[in-house]
Amino acid sequence: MAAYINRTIGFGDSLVTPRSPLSDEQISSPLQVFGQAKKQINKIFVDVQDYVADASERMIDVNKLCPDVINENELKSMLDYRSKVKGICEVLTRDHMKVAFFGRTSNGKSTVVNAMLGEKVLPSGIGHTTNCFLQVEGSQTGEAYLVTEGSNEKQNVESVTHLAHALNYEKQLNEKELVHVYWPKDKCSLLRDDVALVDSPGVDVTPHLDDWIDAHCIDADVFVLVANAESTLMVTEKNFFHKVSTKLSKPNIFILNNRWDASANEPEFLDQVRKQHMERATDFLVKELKVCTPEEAVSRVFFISAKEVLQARVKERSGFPLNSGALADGFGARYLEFEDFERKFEECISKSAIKTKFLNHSQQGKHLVKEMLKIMETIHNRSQEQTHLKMCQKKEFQEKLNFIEQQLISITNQMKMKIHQMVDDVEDKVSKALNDEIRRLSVLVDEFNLPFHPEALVLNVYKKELHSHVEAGLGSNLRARLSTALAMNIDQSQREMIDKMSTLLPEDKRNINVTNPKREPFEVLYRLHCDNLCGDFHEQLEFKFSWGLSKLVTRVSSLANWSRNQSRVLIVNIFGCF
Ligand SMILES: Nc1nc2c(ncn2[C@@H]2O[C@H](COP(=O)(O)OP(=O)(O)OP(=O)(O)O)[C@@H](O)[C@H]2O)c(=O)[nH]1
Repeated sequence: MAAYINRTIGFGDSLVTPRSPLSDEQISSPLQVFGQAKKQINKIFVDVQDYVADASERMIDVNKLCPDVINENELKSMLDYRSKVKGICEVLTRDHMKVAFFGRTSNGKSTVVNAMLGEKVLPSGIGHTTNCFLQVEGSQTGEAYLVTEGSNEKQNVESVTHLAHALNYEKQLNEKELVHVYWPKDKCSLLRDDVALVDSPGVDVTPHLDDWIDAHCIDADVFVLVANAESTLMVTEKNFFHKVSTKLSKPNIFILNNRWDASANEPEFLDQVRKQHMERATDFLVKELKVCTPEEAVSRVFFISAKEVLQARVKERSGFPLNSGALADGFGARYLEFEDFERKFEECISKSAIKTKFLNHSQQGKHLVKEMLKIMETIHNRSQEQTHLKMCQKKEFQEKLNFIEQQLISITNQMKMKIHQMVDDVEDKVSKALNDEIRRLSVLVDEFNLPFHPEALVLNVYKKELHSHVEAGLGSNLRARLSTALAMNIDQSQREMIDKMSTLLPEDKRNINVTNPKREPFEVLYRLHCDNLCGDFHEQLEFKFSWGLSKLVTRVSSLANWSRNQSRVLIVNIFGCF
Protein backbone atom coordinates (compact mmCIF):
# COMPACT_ATOMS: atom_id res chain seq x y z
CA MET A 1 0.00 0.00 0.00
CA ALA A 2 1.45 3.25 -1.12
CA ALA A 3 -0.54 5.56 1.09
CA TYR A 4 1.81 5.34 4.05
CA ILE A 5 4.70 6.81 2.10
CA ASN A 6 2.62 9.16 0.06
CA ARG A 7 2.05 11.60 2.84
CA THR A 8 3.81 13.33 5.71
CA ILE A 9 2.13 13.65 9.00
CA GLY A 10 3.25 16.14 11.59
CA PHE A 11 3.10 15.07 15.20
CA GLY A 12 1.28 18.29 16.03
CA ASP A 13 -2.37 17.46 15.51
CA SER A 14 -2.83 20.20 12.95
CA LEU A 15 0.17 19.30 10.82
CA VAL A 16 -1.26 16.31 9.03
CA THR A 17 -0.95 17.20 5.36
CA PRO A 18 -0.65 15.05 2.24
CA ARG A 19 2.69 15.21 0.40
CA SER A 20 3.09 15.67 -3.35
CA PRO A 21 3.08 12.39 -5.25
CA LEU A 22 6.44 10.61 -5.65
CA SER A 23 7.76 8.76 -8.66
CA ASP A 24 6.65 5.19 -9.40
CA GLU A 25 9.91 3.78 -8.12
CA GLN A 26 9.65 5.69 -4.83
CA ILE A 27 6.06 4.78 -4.13
CA SER A 28 6.65 1.07 -4.62
CA SER A 29 5.45 -0.64 -1.48
CA PRO A 30 6.58 -4.19 -0.58
CA LEU A 31 3.26 -5.45 -1.92
CA GLN A 32 3.67 -3.64 -5.22
CA VAL A 33 7.19 -5.00 -5.60
CA PHE A 34 5.83 -8.41 -4.78
CA GLY A 35 2.95 -7.89 -7.24
CA GLN A 36 5.44 -7.12 -10.02
CA ALA A 37 7.46 -10.22 -9.15
CA LYS A 38 4.27 -12.25 -9.17
CA LYS A 39 3.38 -10.91 -12.62
CA GLN A 40 6.83 -11.91 -13.87
CA ILE A 41 6.50 -15.38 -12.36
CA ASN A 42 3.12 -15.69 -14.07
CA LYS A 43 4.63 -14.59 -17.37
CA ILE A 44 7.48 -17.10 -17.02
CA PHE A 45 4.99 -19.86 -16.32
CA VAL A 46 2.85 -18.84 -19.29
CA ASP A 47 6.01 -19.05 -21.47
CA VAL A 48 6.86 -22.44 -19.94
CA GLN A 49 3.27 -23.56 -20.54
CA ASP A 50 3.45 -22.52 -24.23
CA TYR A 51 6.81 -24.22 -24.60
CA VAL A 52 5.60 -27.47 -22.99
CA ALA A 53 2.40 -27.47 -25.05
CA ASP A 54 4.36 -26.91 -28.26
CA ALA A 55 7.05 -29.46 -27.34
CA SER A 56 4.54 -32.15 -26.40
CA GLU A 57 2.58 -31.64 -29.66
CA ARG A 58 5.81 -32.11 -31.62
CA MET A 59 6.75 -35.11 -29.49
CA ILE A 60 3.38 -36.75 -30.25
CA ASP A 61 4.02 -36.30 -34.00
CA VAL A 62 7.61 -37.57 -33.79
CA ASN A 63 6.56 -40.52 -31.62
CA LYS A 64 4.04 -41.55 -34.30
CA LEU A 65 6.65 -41.34 -37.07
CA CYS A 66 9.75 -42.61 -35.22
CA PRO A 67 9.02 -44.44 -31.96
CA ASP A 68 12.79 -45.18 -31.80
CA VAL A 69 13.56 -41.50 -31.18
CA ILE A 70 10.87 -40.72 -28.57
CA ASN A 71 9.52 -43.55 -26.48
CA GLU A 72 6.12 -43.84 -24.79
CA ASN A 73 7.49 -43.14 -21.29
CA GLU A 74 9.10 -39.88 -22.37
CA LEU A 75 5.91 -38.84 -24.10
CA LYS A 76 3.87 -39.72 -21.01
CA SER A 77 6.24 -37.70 -18.76
CA MET A 78 6.02 -34.70 -21.07
CA LEU A 79 2.21 -34.79 -21.09
CA ASP A 80 2.34 -35.12 -17.32
CA TYR A 81 4.57 -32.02 -17.09
CA ARG A 82 2.20 -30.18 -19.37
CA SER A 83 -0.74 -30.75 -17.03
CA LYS A 84 1.40 -29.89 -13.97
CA VAL A 85 2.56 -26.58 -15.47
CA LYS A 86 -1.02 -25.81 -16.48
CA GLY A 87 -2.09 -26.53 -12.89
CA ILE A 88 0.59 -24.20 -11.48
CA CYS A 89 -0.42 -21.44 -13.93
CA GLU A 90 -4.04 -21.73 -12.84
CA VAL A 91 -3.11 -21.65 -9.13
CA LEU A 92 -0.77 -18.70 -9.68
CA THR A 93 -3.41 -16.58 -11.39
CA ARG A 94 -6.01 -17.57 -8.80
CA ASP A 95 -3.82 -17.39 -5.69
CA HIS A 96 -4.22 -14.39 -3.49
CA MET A 97 -2.62 -13.45 -0.21
CA LYS A 98 -4.95 -13.84 2.69
CA VAL A 99 -5.07 -11.96 5.97
CA ALA A 100 -7.52 -13.00 8.69
CA PHE A 101 -8.70 -10.67 11.51
CA PHE A 102 -9.69 -12.12 14.89
CA GLY A 103 -10.57 -10.69 18.31
CA ARG A 104 -13.42 -10.27 20.68
CA THR A 105 -16.72 -8.74 19.58
CA SER A 106 -16.66 -4.95 19.18
CA ASN A 107 -12.86 -4.71 19.44
CA GLY A 108 -13.00 -3.05 16.02
CA LYS A 109 -12.07 -5.85 13.54
CA SER A 110 -14.45 -4.58 10.85
CA THR A 111 -13.27 -1.02 11.48
CA VAL A 112 -9.61 -2.07 10.99
CA VAL A 113 -10.51 -3.82 7.70
CA ASN A 114 -12.38 -0.72 6.54
CA ALA A 115 -9.50 1.56 7.55
CA MET A 116 -7.08 -0.55 5.52
CA LEU A 117 -9.45 -0.47 2.55
CA GLY A 118 -9.83 3.29 2.99
CA GLU A 119 -13.63 3.27 2.99
CA LYS A 120 -16.60 1.80 4.81
CA VAL A 121 -17.04 -1.55 3.13
CA LEU A 122 -17.99 -3.83 6.03
CA PRO A 123 -20.74 -2.97 8.49
CA SER A 124 -19.56 -2.08 11.99
CA GLY A 125 -21.32 -0.95 15.09
CA ILE A 126 -21.95 -1.41 18.74
CA GLY A 127 -22.71 -4.99 19.75
CA HIS A 128 -22.26 -8.19 17.77
CA THR A 129 -22.48 -7.12 14.12
CA THR A 130 -20.43 -9.68 12.15
CA ASN A 131 -22.33 -12.97 12.25
CA CYS A 132 -20.28 -14.96 9.72
CA PHE A 133 -16.88 -14.90 8.00
CA LEU A 134 -16.62 -12.14 5.41
CA GLN A 135 -13.85 -12.28 2.84
CA VAL A 136 -13.29 -9.01 0.97
CA GLU A 137 -11.43 -9.41 -2.31
CA GLY A 138 -11.03 -7.52 -5.59
CA SER A 139 -13.80 -7.76 -8.14
CA GLN A 140 -12.61 -8.55 -11.67
CA THR A 141 -15.63 -6.88 -13.22
CA GLY A 142 -15.39 -3.63 -11.27
CA GLU A 143 -18.82 -4.24 -9.69
CA ALA A 144 -19.48 -4.69 -5.97
CA TYR A 145 -21.36 -7.89 -5.12
CA LEU A 146 -21.46 -10.73 -2.64
CA VAL A 147 -21.68 -14.49 -3.07
CA THR A 148 -22.77 -16.72 -0.19
CA GLU A 149 -21.26 -20.14 0.47
CA GLY A 150 -22.46 -22.90 -1.86
CA SER A 151 -24.13 -20.43 -4.22
CA ASN A 152 -23.05 -18.87 -7.51
CA GLU A 153 -25.62 -16.10 -7.34
CA LYS A 154 -24.10 -12.60 -7.36
CA GLN A 155 -25.99 -10.21 -5.07
CA ASN A 156 -25.25 -6.61 -5.93
CA VAL A 157 -23.99 -4.46 -3.06
CA GLU A 158 -23.99 -0.72 -3.57
CA SER A 159 -23.18 0.48 -0.09
CA VAL A 160 -22.33 -0.68 3.38
CA THR A 161 -25.98 -0.33 4.42
CA HIS A 162 -26.94 -2.43 1.47
CA LEU A 163 -24.33 -5.06 2.46
CA ALA A 164 -25.52 -5.07 6.09
CA HIS A 165 -29.07 -5.51 4.86
CA ALA A 166 -28.05 -8.34 2.48
CA LEU A 167 -26.17 -10.10 5.29
CA ASN A 168 -29.09 -9.69 7.71
CA TYR A 169 -31.44 -10.93 5.01
CA GLU A 170 -29.44 -14.17 4.83
CA LYS A 171 -30.98 -15.42 8.06
CA GLN A 172 -29.76 -18.94 7.45
CA LEU A 173 -26.06 -17.82 7.60
CA ASN A 174 -24.21 -19.30 10.52
CA GLU A 175 -20.97 -18.11 12.14
CA LYS A 176 -18.86 -20.73 10.34
CA GLU A 177 -20.01 -19.79 6.87
CA LEU A 178 -17.95 -17.70 4.46
CA VAL A 179 -19.46 -14.89 2.43
CA HIS A 180 -17.31 -13.47 -0.38
CA VAL A 181 -17.57 -9.71 -0.75
CA TYR A 182 -16.20 -8.59 -4.12
CA TRP A 183 -15.24 -4.92 -4.12
CA PRO A 184 -13.99 -2.85 -7.12
CA LYS A 185 -10.21 -3.14 -7.29
CA ASP A 186 -9.73 0.45 -8.39
CA LYS A 187 -11.12 1.66 -5.08
CA CYS A 188 -8.43 0.04 -2.97
CA SER A 189 -4.76 -0.68 -3.67
CA LEU A 190 -4.72 -3.68 -1.29
CA LEU A 191 -7.34 -5.39 -3.43
CA ARG A 192 -5.43 -4.46 -6.59
CA ASP A 193 -2.45 -6.29 -5.14
CA ASP A 194 -4.55 -9.47 -4.71
CA VAL A 195 -4.86 -9.33 -0.93
CA ALA A 196 -8.02 -10.86 0.52
CA LEU A 197 -9.10 -9.60 3.96
CA VAL A 198 -11.19 -11.94 6.12
CA ASP A 199 -13.30 -10.51 8.94
CA SER A 200 -14.60 -12.95 11.55
CA PRO A 201 -17.28 -13.02 14.25
CA GLY A 202 -15.92 -12.37 17.77
CA VAL A 203 -13.87 -15.28 19.15
CA ASP A 204 -15.87 -14.92 22.38
CA VAL A 205 -19.18 -15.77 20.68
CA THR A 206 -18.36 -19.32 19.62
CA PRO A 207 -17.26 -22.61 21.14
CA HIS A 208 -16.29 -23.87 17.64
CA LEU A 209 -12.81 -22.38 17.33
CA ASP A 210 -11.32 -25.61 15.91
CA ASP A 211 -13.86 -25.62 13.09
CA TRP A 212 -13.04 -22.01 12.28
CA ILE A 213 -9.35 -22.69 12.08
CA ASP A 214 -9.83 -25.71 9.84
CA ALA A 215 -12.26 -23.89 7.56
CA HIS A 216 -10.70 -20.43 7.28
CA CYS A 217 -7.20 -20.26 8.74
CA ILE A 218 -5.18 -23.04 7.18
CA ASP A 219 -4.35 -20.99 4.06
CA ALA A 220 -4.09 -17.55 5.78
CA ASP A 221 -0.71 -15.84 5.28
CA VAL A 222 -1.13 -13.42 8.16
CA PHE A 223 -3.33 -13.30 11.29
CA VAL A 224 -4.23 -10.00 12.93
CA LEU A 225 -5.44 -10.06 16.51
CA VAL A 226 -7.50 -6.92 17.05
CA ALA A 227 -7.34 -6.33 20.79
CA ASN A 228 -8.94 -3.61 22.88
CA ALA A 229 -6.30 -1.24 24.26
CA GLU A 230 -8.72 -0.39 27.07
CA SER A 231 -8.38 -3.88 28.49
CA THR A 232 -5.82 -6.68 28.56
CA LEU A 233 -5.64 -9.73 26.25
CA MET A 234 -8.47 -12.07 27.15
CA VAL A 235 -8.23 -15.85 27.60
CA THR A 236 -10.57 -16.51 24.67
CA GLU A 237 -8.30 -14.47 22.37
CA LYS A 238 -5.14 -16.20 23.62
CA ASN A 239 -6.87 -19.54 23.48
CA PHE A 240 -7.74 -19.07 19.83
CA PHE A 241 -4.14 -18.30 18.84
CA HIS A 242 -2.83 -21.23 20.88
CA LYS A 243 -5.05 -23.46 18.78
CA VAL A 244 -3.88 -21.75 15.57
CA SER A 245 -0.22 -22.28 16.44
CA THR A 246 -0.78 -25.98 17.11
CA LYS A 247 -2.25 -26.39 13.62
CA LEU A 248 0.13 -24.09 11.71
CA SER A 249 3.85 -23.94 12.23
CA LYS A 250 4.91 -20.41 13.18
CA PRO A 251 1.88 -18.43 11.98
CA ASN A 252 2.51 -14.74 11.23
CA ILE A 253 0.62 -12.86 13.96
CA PHE A 254 0.17 -9.10 14.42
CA ILE A 255 -1.40 -7.66 17.56
CA LEU A 256 -3.24 -4.37 17.15
CA ASN A 257 -4.12 -2.58 20.37
CA ASN A 258 -7.13 -0.74 18.99
CA ARG A 259 -9.04 2.21 20.46
CA TRP A 260 -5.71 3.78 21.48
CA ASP A 261 -7.42 7.17 21.00
CA ALA A 262 -9.07 6.56 24.38
CA SER A 263 -5.66 6.71 26.08
CA ALA A 264 -5.40 10.38 25.10
CA ASN A 265 -7.79 11.11 27.95
CA GLU A 266 -5.11 10.03 30.47
CA PRO A 267 -1.82 11.24 28.97
CA GLU A 268 0.00 10.78 32.28
CA PHE A 269 -0.45 6.99 32.08
CA LEU A 270 0.10 6.70 28.32
CA ASP A 271 3.68 5.41 28.35
CA GLN A 272 3.13 3.13 31.29
CA VAL A 273 0.01 1.55 29.78
CA ARG A 274 1.73 1.18 26.41
CA LYS A 275 4.75 -0.50 28.08
CA GLN A 276 2.49 -2.86 29.97
CA HIS A 277 0.52 -3.83 26.84
CA MET A 278 3.73 -4.24 24.86
CA GLU A 279 5.30 -6.56 27.45
CA ARG A 280 2.21 -8.73 27.68
CA ALA A 281 1.75 -8.90 23.91
CA THR A 282 5.42 -9.70 23.17
CA ASP A 283 5.49 -12.30 25.95
CA PHE A 284 2.42 -13.88 24.41
CA LEU A 285 4.07 -14.05 20.97
CA VAL A 286 7.57 -14.99 22.12
CA LYS A 287 7.11 -17.07 25.28
CA GLU A 288 3.64 -18.56 24.95
CA LEU A 289 3.16 -19.03 21.22
CA LYS A 290 6.89 -19.10 20.37
CA VAL A 291 6.18 -17.72 16.91
CA CYS A 292 8.90 -15.06 16.85
CA THR A 293 11.98 -13.63 18.55
CA PRO A 294 11.74 -10.67 21.03
CA GLU A 295 13.24 -8.37 18.34
CA GLU A 296 10.66 -9.47 15.79
CA ALA A 297 7.86 -9.22 18.35
CA VAL A 298 8.25 -5.44 18.86
CA SER A 299 7.55 -4.93 15.17
CA ARG A 300 4.41 -7.08 15.46
CA VAL A 301 2.62 -5.08 18.15
CA PHE A 302 0.96 -1.71 17.38
CA PHE A 303 -1.16 0.89 19.15
CA ILE A 304 -3.76 2.30 16.78
CA SER A 305 -7.14 3.90 16.42
CA ALA A 306 -8.82 2.25 13.43
CA LYS A 307 -11.86 4.48 13.75
CA GLU A 308 -9.73 7.62 13.39
CA VAL A 309 -7.81 6.26 10.40
CA LEU A 310 -11.02 5.23 8.68
CA GLN A 311 -12.64 8.59 9.33
CA ALA A 312 -9.52 10.46 8.19
CA ARG A 313 -9.26 8.49 4.93
CA VAL A 314 -12.98 8.85 4.17
CA LYS A 315 -12.81 12.58 4.84
CA GLU A 316 -9.69 12.94 2.74
CA ARG A 317 -11.50 11.31 -0.17
CA SER A 318 -14.21 13.92 0.19
CA GLY A 319 -11.62 16.68 0.03
CA PHE A 320 -11.23 17.40 3.74
CA PRO A 321 -7.84 17.49 5.44
CA LEU A 322 -6.66 14.17 6.80
CA ASN A 323 -6.65 15.33 10.43
CA SER A 324 -10.36 16.12 10.28
CA GLY A 325 -10.83 12.44 11.18
CA ALA A 326 -9.10 12.85 14.55
CA LEU A 327 -10.99 11.71 17.65
CA ALA A 328 -8.52 12.89 20.26
CA ASP A 329 -5.08 14.41 20.81
CA GLY A 330 -2.15 12.47 19.37
CA PHE A 331 -3.91 11.59 16.07
CA GLY A 332 -0.77 12.13 13.99
CA ALA A 333 1.29 9.62 16.00
CA ARG A 334 -1.51 7.09 15.94
CA TYR A 335 -1.99 7.58 12.20
CA LEU A 336 1.74 7.09 11.57
CA GLU A 337 1.71 3.97 13.69
CA PHE A 338 -1.20 2.62 11.66
CA GLU A 339 0.78 3.24 8.48
CA ASP A 340 3.79 1.60 10.09
CA PHE A 341 1.61 -1.42 10.80
CA GLU A 342 0.44 -1.45 7.17
CA ARG A 343 4.04 -1.37 5.90
CA LYS A 344 5.19 -4.19 8.21
CA PHE A 345 2.06 -6.11 7.38
CA GLU A 346 2.74 -5.76 3.63
CA GLU A 347 6.34 -6.91 4.05
CA CYS A 348 5.22 -9.83 6.14
CA ILE A 349 2.39 -10.95 3.86
CA SER A 350 4.64 -10.67 0.79
CA LYS A 351 7.40 -12.73 2.44
CA SER A 352 4.88 -15.23 3.72
CA ALA A 353 3.23 -15.63 0.33
CA ILE A 354 6.64 -16.08 -1.27
CA LYS A 355 7.51 -18.74 1.29
CA THR A 356 4.22 -20.59 1.44
CA LYS A 357 3.01 -20.30 -2.14
CA PHE A 358 5.28 -18.78 -4.74
CA LEU A 359 8.56 -20.27 -3.59
CA ASN A 360 6.99 -23.67 -3.76
CA HIS A 361 5.55 -23.00 -7.23
CA SER A 362 8.84 -21.59 -8.46
CA GLN A 363 10.81 -24.56 -7.12
CA GLN A 364 8.29 -26.93 -8.63
CA GLY A 365 8.51 -25.04 -11.94
CA LYS A 366 12.31 -25.14 -11.82
CA HIS A 367 12.23 -28.87 -11.14
CA LEU A 368 9.80 -29.46 -14.01
CA VAL A 369 11.92 -27.42 -16.42
CA LYS A 370 15.04 -29.37 -15.34
CA GLU A 371 13.27 -32.69 -15.87
CA MET A 372 11.99 -31.58 -19.26
CA LEU A 373 15.47 -30.43 -20.22
CA LYS A 374 16.84 -33.86 -19.28
CA ILE A 375 14.25 -35.60 -21.47
CA MET A 376 14.85 -33.19 -24.35
CA GLU A 377 18.61 -33.72 -24.12
CA THR A 378 18.16 -37.50 -24.12
CA ILE A 379 15.88 -37.23 -27.16
CA HIS A 380 18.30 -34.87 -28.88
CA ASN A 381 21.25 -37.22 -28.32
CA ARG A 382 19.21 -40.18 -29.48
CA SER A 383 18.08 -38.41 -32.61
CA GLN A 384 21.71 -37.45 -33.34
CA GLU A 385 22.73 -41.10 -33.01
CA GLN A 386 19.84 -42.17 -35.24
CA THR A 387 20.75 -39.55 -37.83
CA HIS A 388 24.35 -40.76 -37.85
CA LEU A 389 23.24 -44.40 -38.12
CA LYS A 390 20.84 -43.64 -40.96
CA MET A 391 23.51 -41.64 -42.81
CA CYS A 392 25.88 -44.64 -42.56
CA GLN A 393 23.13 -46.97 -43.74
CA LYS A 394 22.33 -44.64 -46.62
CA LYS A 395 25.99 -44.58 -47.63
CA GLU A 396 26.17 -48.37 -47.42
CA PHE A 397 23.00 -48.77 -49.52
CA GLN A 398 24.28 -46.27 -52.05
CA GLU A 399 27.50 -48.24 -52.41
CA LYS A 400 25.57 -51.49 -52.77
CA LEU A 401 23.33 -49.91 -55.36
CA ASN A 402 26.30 -48.67 -57.36
CA PHE A 403 27.86 -52.14 -57.19
CA ILE A 404 24.62 -53.79 -58.34
CA GLU A 405 24.29 -51.32 -61.19
CA GLN A 406 27.85 -52.15 -62.30
CA GLN A 407 27.11 -55.85 -62.00
CA LEU A 408 23.91 -55.46 -63.97
CA ILE A 409 25.75 -53.72 -66.78
CA SER A 410 28.41 -56.43 -66.76
CA ILE A 411 25.86 -59.30 -66.69
CA THR A 412 23.81 -57.65 -69.43
CA ASN A 413 26.92 -57.46 -71.61
CA GLN A 414 27.74 -61.08 -70.86
CA MET A 415 24.19 -62.07 -71.74
CA LYS A 416 24.33 -60.19 -75.00
CA MET A 417 27.54 -62.03 -75.87
CA LYS A 418 25.91 -65.27 -74.92
CA ILE A 419 22.93 -64.56 -77.13
CA HIS A 420 25.22 -63.76 -80.05
CA GLN A 421 27.08 -67.04 -79.47
CA MET A 422 23.79 -68.88 -79.34
CA VAL A 423 22.62 -67.27 -82.54
CA ASP A 424 25.87 -68.30 -84.24
CA ASP A 425 25.51 -71.78 -82.79
CA VAL A 426 21.93 -72.08 -84.03
CA GLU A 427 22.94 -70.82 -87.44
CA ASP A 428 25.63 -73.49 -87.67
CA LYS A 429 23.33 -76.20 -86.48
CA VAL A 430 20.47 -75.22 -88.81
CA SER A 431 22.84 -74.82 -91.71
CA LYS A 432 24.43 -78.23 -91.16
CA ALA A 433 21.10 -79.94 -90.64
CA LEU A 434 19.63 -78.33 -93.75
CA ASN A 435 22.60 -79.39 -95.84
CA ASP A 436 22.19 -82.95 -94.62
CA GLU A 437 18.48 -82.90 -95.33
CA ILE A 438 18.98 -81.50 -98.82
CA ARG A 439 21.35 -84.30 -99.57
CA ARG A 440 18.65 -86.67 -98.50
CA LEU A 441 15.97 -84.80 -100.51
CA SER A 442 15.65 -87.68 -102.99
CA VAL A 443 14.36 -89.84 -100.15
CA LEU A 444 11.54 -87.40 -99.58
CA VAL A 445 10.77 -87.21 -103.28
CA ASP A 446 10.77 -91.00 -103.45
CA GLU A 447 8.32 -91.14 -100.62
CA PHE A 448 5.87 -89.00 -102.66
CA ASN A 449 3.49 -91.51 -104.16
CA LEU A 450 0.63 -89.51 -105.69
CA PRO A 451 -0.38 -90.96 -109.01
CA PHE A 452 1.17 -89.01 -111.88
CA HIS A 453 -0.75 -87.80 -114.97
CA PRO A 454 0.73 -85.73 -117.78
CA GLU A 455 -2.38 -83.66 -118.35
CA ALA A 456 -1.54 -80.03 -117.66
CA LEU A 457 -4.23 -79.41 -115.06
CA VAL A 458 -3.45 -82.56 -113.09
CA LEU A 459 0.23 -81.89 -113.46
CA ASN A 460 -0.15 -78.54 -111.69
CA VAL A 461 -1.94 -80.17 -108.81
CA TYR A 462 0.73 -82.86 -108.72
CA LYS A 463 3.48 -80.24 -108.48
CA LYS A 464 1.74 -78.37 -105.70
CA GLU A 465 1.30 -81.53 -103.72
CA LEU A 466 4.91 -82.48 -104.29
CA HIS A 467 6.02 -79.07 -103.02
CA SER A 468 3.88 -79.39 -99.92
CA HIS A 469 5.18 -82.87 -99.29
CA VAL A 470 8.83 -81.81 -99.62
CA GLU A 471 8.25 -78.72 -97.46
CA ALA A 472 6.44 -80.64 -94.71
CA GLY A 473 8.96 -83.46 -94.75
CA LEU A 474 11.94 -81.13 -94.69
CA GLY A 475 10.39 -79.08 -91.84
CA SER A 476 9.56 -82.11 -89.78
CA ASN A 477 13.06 -83.58 -90.25
CA LEU A 478 14.71 -80.33 -89.26
CA ARG A 479 12.43 -80.06 -86.24
CA ALA A 480 13.29 -83.60 -85.16
CA ARG A 481 17.01 -82.91 -85.47
CA LEU A 482 17.19 -79.42 -83.94
CA SER A 483 14.31 -78.54 -81.62
CA THR A 484 15.44 -80.46 -78.53
CA ALA A 485 19.06 -79.38 -78.81
CA LEU A 486 18.10 -75.76 -79.34
CA ALA A 487 15.55 -75.80 -76.50
CA MET A 488 18.12 -77.30 -74.12
CA ASN A 489 20.64 -74.71 -75.16
CA ILE A 490 18.18 -71.88 -74.53
CA ASP A 491 17.04 -73.35 -71.19
CA GLN A 492 20.60 -73.69 -70.01
CA SER A 493 21.36 -70.12 -71.01
CA GLN A 494 18.30 -68.89 -69.18
CA ARG A 495 19.31 -70.80 -66.05
CA GLU A 496 22.78 -69.28 -66.25
CA MET A 497 21.26 -65.82 -66.49
CA ILE A 498 18.96 -66.45 -63.51
CA ASP A 499 21.89 -67.78 -61.46
CA LYS A 500 23.97 -64.73 -62.24
CA MET A 501 21.13 -62.36 -61.45
CA SER A 502 20.44 -64.20 -58.17
CA THR A 503 23.94 -63.41 -56.93
CA LEU A 504 22.93 -59.74 -56.93
CA LEU A 505 20.01 -60.38 -54.57
CA PRO A 506 20.36 -60.45 -50.76
CA GLU A 507 20.76 -63.99 -49.42
CA ASP A 508 17.29 -64.21 -47.92
CA LYS A 509 15.72 -63.21 -51.25
CA ARG A 510 17.63 -65.72 -53.40
CA ASN A 511 15.09 -68.49 -52.97
CA ILE A 512 12.33 -66.53 -54.62
CA ASN A 513 10.74 -68.26 -57.55
CA VAL A 514 12.06 -66.59 -60.68
CA THR A 515 9.52 -67.13 -63.41
CA ASN A 516 10.97 -68.20 -66.70
CA PRO A 517 9.84 -65.56 -69.13
CA LYS A 518 9.30 -68.08 -71.94
CA ARG A 519 7.94 -71.22 -70.37
CA GLU A 520 6.09 -72.54 -73.42
CA PRO A 521 8.06 -75.35 -75.20
CA PHE A 522 10.57 -74.07 -77.67
CA GLU A 523 9.79 -74.94 -81.26
CA VAL A 524 11.64 -74.04 -84.43
CA LEU A 525 9.40 -73.13 -87.34
CA TYR A 526 10.74 -73.66 -90.85
CA ARG A 527 8.98 -72.10 -93.82
CA LEU A 528 10.71 -73.27 -96.99
CA HIS A 529 8.29 -71.85 -99.63
CA CYS A 530 8.94 -74.67 -102.08
CA ASP A 531 6.38 -73.11 -104.43
CA ASN A 532 8.56 -70.08 -104.96
CA LEU A 533 11.78 -72.02 -104.96
CA CYS A 534 10.63 -74.40 -107.61
CA GLY A 535 8.45 -71.86 -109.46
CA ASP A 536 10.83 -71.79 -112.44
CA PHE A 537 11.24 -75.57 -112.67
CA HIS A 538 10.01 -76.93 -116.00
CA GLU A 539 8.85 -80.40 -115.95
CA GLN A 540 9.71 -82.76 -118.75
CA LEU A 541 7.10 -85.20 -119.41
CA GLU A 542 9.87 -87.66 -119.78
CA PHE A 543 10.52 -86.88 -116.13
CA LYS A 544 13.67 -84.88 -116.56
CA PHE A 545 14.23 -81.63 -114.64
CA SER A 546 15.56 -78.79 -116.73
CA TRP A 547 18.11 -78.09 -113.92
CA GLY A 548 20.61 -80.55 -112.65
CA LEU A 549 20.75 -81.68 -109.00
CA SER A 550 23.70 -79.38 -108.26
CA LYS A 551 21.59 -76.38 -109.35
CA LEU A 552 18.83 -77.51 -107.05
CA VAL A 553 21.25 -77.81 -104.09
CA THR A 554 22.59 -74.29 -104.72
CA ARG A 555 19.06 -73.00 -104.86
CA VAL A 556 18.07 -74.71 -101.62
CA SER A 557 21.28 -73.41 -99.95
CA SER A 558 19.89 -69.92 -100.34
CA LEU A 559 16.96 -71.29 -98.43
CA ALA A 560 19.37 -72.25 -95.66
CA ASN A 561 20.59 -68.66 -95.45
CA TRP A 562 17.05 -67.44 -95.17
CA SER A 563 16.46 -69.95 -92.42
CA ARG A 564 19.60 -68.71 -90.59
CA ASN A 565 18.24 -65.18 -90.53
CA GLN A 566 14.89 -66.36 -89.27
CA SER A 567 16.51 -68.33 -86.43
CA ARG A 568 18.45 -65.21 -85.37
CA VAL A 569 15.23 -63.26 -85.18
CA LEU A 570 13.62 -66.06 -83.25
CA ILE A 571 16.42 -66.33 -80.63
CA VAL A 572 16.68 -62.60 -80.13
CA ASN A 573 12.96 -62.61 -79.49
CA ILE A 574 13.28 -65.38 -76.90
CA PHE A 575 15.89 -63.41 -74.91
CA GLY A 576 14.26 -60.14 -75.55
CA CYS A 577 13.33 -59.94 -71.91
CA PHE A 578 16.99 -59.60 -70.87
N1 LIG B 1 -13.26 5.13 19.83
C1 LIG B 1 -13.04 4.13 19.00
N2 LIG B 1 -14.06 3.37 18.60
C2 LIG B 1 -13.82 2.36 17.75
C3 LIG B 1 -12.53 2.09 17.26
N3 LIG B 1 -12.61 1.01 16.42
C4 LIG B 1 -13.90 0.65 16.40
N4 LIG B 1 -14.64 1.44 17.18
C5 LIG B 1 -16.06 1.33 17.38
O1 LIG B 1 -16.35 0.11 18.02
C6 LIG B 1 -17.57 -0.39 17.58
C7 LIG B 1 -17.41 -1.83 17.13
O2 LIG B 1 -16.59 -1.83 16.03
P1 LIG B 1 -16.60 -3.02 14.96
O3 LIG B 1 -15.59 -2.70 13.94
O4 LIG B 1 -17.97 -3.31 14.52
O5 LIG B 1 -16.11 -4.18 15.87
P2 LIG B 1 -16.00 -5.69 15.51
O6 LIG B 1 -14.86 -6.25 16.25
O7 LIG B 1 -15.97 -5.88 14.04
O8 LIG B 1 -17.36 -6.26 16.08
P3 LIG B 1 -18.14 -7.60 15.66
O9 LIG B 1 -18.30 -7.49 14.19
O10 LIG B 1 -19.42 -7.48 16.36
O11 LIG B 1 -17.34 -8.74 16.09
C8 LIG B 1 -18.05 0.53 16.49
O12 LIG B 1 -19.02 1.44 17.01
C9 LIG B 1 -16.82 1.28 16.10
O13 LIG B 1 -17.11 2.59 15.64
C10 LIG B 1 -11.47 2.93 17.67
O14 LIG B 1 -10.31 2.80 17.30
N5 LIG B 1 -11.78 3.95 18.56
